[in-house]
Amino acid sequence: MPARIIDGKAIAADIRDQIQTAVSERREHGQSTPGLAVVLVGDNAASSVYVRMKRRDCEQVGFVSQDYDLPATTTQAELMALIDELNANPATHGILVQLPLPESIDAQAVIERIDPAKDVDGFHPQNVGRLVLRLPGLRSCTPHGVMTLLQHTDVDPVGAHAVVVGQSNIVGRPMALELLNARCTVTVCHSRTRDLRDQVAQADILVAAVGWTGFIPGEWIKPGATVIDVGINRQPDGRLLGDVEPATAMARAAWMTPVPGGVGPLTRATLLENTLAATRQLDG
Ligand SMILES: Nc1nc(=O)c2c([nH]1)NC[C@@H]1CN(c3ccc(C(=O)N[C@@H](CCC(=O)O)C(=O)O)cc3)C=[N+]21
Ligand SMILES: [Mg+2]
Repeated sequence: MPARIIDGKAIAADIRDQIQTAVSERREHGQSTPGLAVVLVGDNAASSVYVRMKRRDCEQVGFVSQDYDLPATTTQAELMALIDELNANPATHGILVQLPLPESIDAQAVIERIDPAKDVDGFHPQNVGRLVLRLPGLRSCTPHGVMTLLQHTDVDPVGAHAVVVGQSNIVGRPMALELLNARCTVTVCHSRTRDLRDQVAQADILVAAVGWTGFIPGEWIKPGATVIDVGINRQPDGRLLGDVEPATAMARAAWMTPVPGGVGPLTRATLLENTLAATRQLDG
């Protein structure tokens, strides 16, 4: 039997419906409308597409989308000044600075300038530290969204062997912590891992976040595993492919996310959840 598809698109649509309802209820009760500032610097083509999708998501659920499109020549000081202004603006509940930033800008300094209470990406060291310590805080959207996807399967994470391939600050590291917090036994693999195949073969839950088309052959996957493919690799012909070879993996896995339509839609839906949560923390 081929794997059951974890339908990220449908799950994300349900989340947006729930958020839309919560926003209308806030309005009926005279409470504030969530405001998300989406800051784009420069003209990276992929970034423009993603930012447009995020702004459309905001409008759909009734958030105020505060759009900042800055030229590639924006200085560090100018961007820092904008962050200060957004930190101080009571109508702004979430701040997202789209990455990557131009080379001339110190992205880490920008991330650390954002008020952790408005850091809906969950990238600020304070929020990452809170995740490490299992304290409530804003949790990075892609790993948090993956945990939501797992909740839509019949897989019990407790005691399961989870293998994360990739160790980035944005996905691999927080993903490993999310899985640990859910009481998985976690292995993190990366480009220097020896015998990657043997590690992957141990995975009850495999999360692939390498950014390399078809990096993980389907034959490596343990029969009955849950496969979460975070890869979104744009092909020259415009198609999107994941980090896992889909056809062979589908034949072995019990559950699998498609690309597109798996993790990506949850990343965006979780951004909306985080913005609503930030609004409640800030305004009640
Ligand atoms: N500060 C910051 N926060 C981010 O969360 C962030 C970022 N910068 N920079 C870029 C990456 C990438 N990212 C995606 C989100 C949704 C989809 C998504 O919705 N993908 C759809 C397909 C979209 C398409 O067709 O291109 C899917 O997988 O089905 C993809 C990628 C967020 N990122
Ligand atoms: Mg995806």
